[in-house]
Amino acid sequence: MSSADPSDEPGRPRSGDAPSPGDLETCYVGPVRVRREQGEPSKTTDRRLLEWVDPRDADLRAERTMRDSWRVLRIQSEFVAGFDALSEVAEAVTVFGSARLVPGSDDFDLAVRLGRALGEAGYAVITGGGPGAMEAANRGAWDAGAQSIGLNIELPFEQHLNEWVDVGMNFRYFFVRKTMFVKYAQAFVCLPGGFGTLDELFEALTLVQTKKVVRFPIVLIGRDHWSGLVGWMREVLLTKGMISPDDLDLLHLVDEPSEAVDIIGAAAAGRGGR
Ligand SMILES: C/C(=C\CNc1ncnc2c1ncn2[C@@H]1O[C@H](COP(=O)(O)O)[C@@H](O)[C@H]1O)CO
Repeated sequence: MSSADPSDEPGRPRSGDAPSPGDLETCYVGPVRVRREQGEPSKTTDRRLLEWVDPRDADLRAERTMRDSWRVLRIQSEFVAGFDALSEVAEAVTVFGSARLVPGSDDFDLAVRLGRALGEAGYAVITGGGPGAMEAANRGAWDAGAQSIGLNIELPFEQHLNEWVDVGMNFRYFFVRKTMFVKYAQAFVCLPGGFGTLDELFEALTLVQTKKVVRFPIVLIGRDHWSGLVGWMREVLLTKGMISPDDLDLLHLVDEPSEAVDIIGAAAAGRGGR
């Protein structure tokens, strides 16, 4: 069999051996929906971009240069698609939180209530478009009749936009997606979450700390989850002089969705909005 034979590609169904649709997993390569066999290894676009190439190999270096030049066009087109899709969004709040929250849990319920409260206050809700807290917040926004936006990301395993999204996009590049989270929102609310949520929280914090975005409240909802981290910032980072006292004021710690809405409303009023 020659390597050009498409049946040589990993996981591709061979003739006479076609899997049923239910046996396949669904993922996205940017906007393209791909069905493939469960657990089939795949490389995301981000991984290809960041892949190490042995600098001692002149051929590999030359190939990388050529591919990276083309990549710039793909990155550009992703920005254009994102700007086009979101240009009509009015006032919006971006909500982050754990992809692993399960329906019926207290935190999932909190996320639904948050999405609903934001929606009822007139905000569109932007999430990562995935499961868990994202699905819950989108569902709350949907219930409130607000615009419910999901900005999904290509991952190496099965993922999909949750069913409560009415404007959705699938991004190839993390950094392009992150730009959209900030550019179209007036505030961030972080629900309980893990590494992904922390990454998004600290990205937002550094943007506000360095005044890349101004009057942009960052609300941490769920004192149980967040107070340990904020305490560590105060006791370690502040004590060592690695942050200033004002930096801690950038974070608002609350328990209830209504408190988050009040903080966001007050910041908008200070900006001259609402
Ligand atoms: C891990 C699982 C699904 C992954 N699917 C995701 N889809 C979209 N966005 C995601 C996904 N996972 C993480 N994110 C982003 O990070 C934040 C949550 O990360 P955490 O580590 O769970 O805290 C979230 O705000 C998204 O923007 C289900 O098994």
